[in-house]
Amino acid sequence: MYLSRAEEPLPTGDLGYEHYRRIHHHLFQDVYDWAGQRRSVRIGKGGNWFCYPEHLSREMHRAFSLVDPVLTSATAQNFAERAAILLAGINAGHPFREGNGRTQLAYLALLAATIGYGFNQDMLDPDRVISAMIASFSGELLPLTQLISDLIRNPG
Ligand SMILES: Nc1ncnc2c1ncn2[C@@H]1O[C@H](COP(=O)(O)OP(=O)(O)OP(=O)(O)O)[C@@H](O)[C@H]1O
Repeated sequence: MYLSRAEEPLPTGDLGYEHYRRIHHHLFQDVYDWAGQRRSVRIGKGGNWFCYPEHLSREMHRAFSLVDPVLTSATAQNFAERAAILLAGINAGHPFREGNGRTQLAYLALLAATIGYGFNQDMLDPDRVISAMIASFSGELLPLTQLISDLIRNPG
C-alpha cells in the first residue's frame, strides 16, 4: 500500500509544515488511521529522544521557517547546506509515530524538484542516510550536507 502511494504524485503545496503533514497522510493513508497527524507520545531511537509532543508544533514551525532560504539558494552547495539544516530539524522533531524517514526523503525530492534539481535515487543507501541523520541529531551536519549534494543533480 505504501509503495503504491509512493508512486502516485505527491500532494502539491508550499512545502511548509501543513504540506509536510499532507505528504505523510498521502503516503500512509492506507496504513495508519493517524496518517498526517502529529504524535502525542514521546518517542526516541538509539538513545536519542525526539522532540516532546508538547513542543512539536513550535519546533516544526521553527524548522520549516528555513524553507524560503532553501528555495532561494544560489548554488547546489548552498541548497545542500540549507536543506541539511532543515532536514535535521524535521528529523529532530519526528512529528509522526512512524513513517518519518520515508516522508523526509519524499519531501527532500520535492524540495529539490521545486528549484530544478533532480534526485538521484541510486545514491539512497539506507545505512548512509541513517548515519547522516544520527550525526545531524548531534549537530554534525557535514555528512547530511554531502549526502544531499550527492542526491541532487542538475537536470539534463
Ligand atoms: N538514533 C537516531 N537518531 C536520530 N535519528 C535517527 C536515529 N535512528 C534513525 N533515525 C532517523 O529516523 C528516521 C526514521 O524514522 P521512522 O522510523 O519514523 O521512519 P520510517 O519511515 O518508519 O522508517 P525508515 O526511514 O527506516 O523507513 C530516518 O530519517 C532515520 O535516519
